[in-house]
Amino acid sequence: MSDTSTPAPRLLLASQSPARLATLRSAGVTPEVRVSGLDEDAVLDAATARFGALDPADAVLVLAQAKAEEVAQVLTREARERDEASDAVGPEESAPIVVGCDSMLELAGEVYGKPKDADEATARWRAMRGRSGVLHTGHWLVDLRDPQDGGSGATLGATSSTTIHFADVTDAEIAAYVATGEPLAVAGAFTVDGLGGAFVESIEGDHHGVVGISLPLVRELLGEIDVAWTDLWA
Ligand SMILES: Nc1nc2c(ncn2[C@@H]2O[C@H](COP(=O)(O)OP(=O)(O)OP(=O)(O)O)[C@@H](O)[C@H]2O)c(=O)[nH]1
Repeated sequence: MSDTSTPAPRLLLASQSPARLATLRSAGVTPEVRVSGLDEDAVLDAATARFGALDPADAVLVLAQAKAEEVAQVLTREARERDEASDAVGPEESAPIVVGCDSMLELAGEVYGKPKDADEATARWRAMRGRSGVLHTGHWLVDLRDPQDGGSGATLGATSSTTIHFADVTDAEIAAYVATGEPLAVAGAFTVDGLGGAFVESIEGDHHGVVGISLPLVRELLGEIDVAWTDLWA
């Protein structure tokens, strides 16, 4: 029986990804969405300057953390401005738990985000057909809840990594797939749940982590701050 005095936890998705939002909704969680205006290249450059070359699993975690923390800072500033502007002591809405994500494909020692154009998408598919890669998705949580609402003040994250076995597609299939435009909007130039699904022979690891957010990993991270996944269904 959950404690009825504590408001149900709220998740806020710090991502413009329609696939991440749809994945959470299909799992019974309807988060608010705030998009971070992050310069991902600048974040990676700063991290590389500080820590040296990053493994792909670390690079996506650095970016997920940066997105979540940037949105968390905006929310905190907005809450402070609301408090300062209003002397009315009303029922404060409980602050959310922010989740940020980032996905990249690792293939033959290279790391790929979204292709910059159709030519790059074509070249990538010619390189990856018949081969295997790893789709890494970084996840980062920032718990903004007040202590009286069970807030931990914690910030934590982890990466899910799923091996993707690509079909040996033909040049004609590549051309047709690139012409749909789908590969240009997604990390690794493929989807496992969309038009690209026919070109993924099998995967080893979490399916949703490929789509953009690993549900079991988010459940595990929430567990570390004493939040039950099912409390998000409220
Ligand atoms: N539907 C679907 N989307 C995928 C798949 N693989 C990658 N993506 C999407 O590709 C995008 C990866 O780019 P990111 O930089 O991580 O995220 P984004 O879309 O730019 O959004 P932000 O989180 O706001 O940065 C995400 O929107 C993922 O949901 C897939 O197999 N299926």
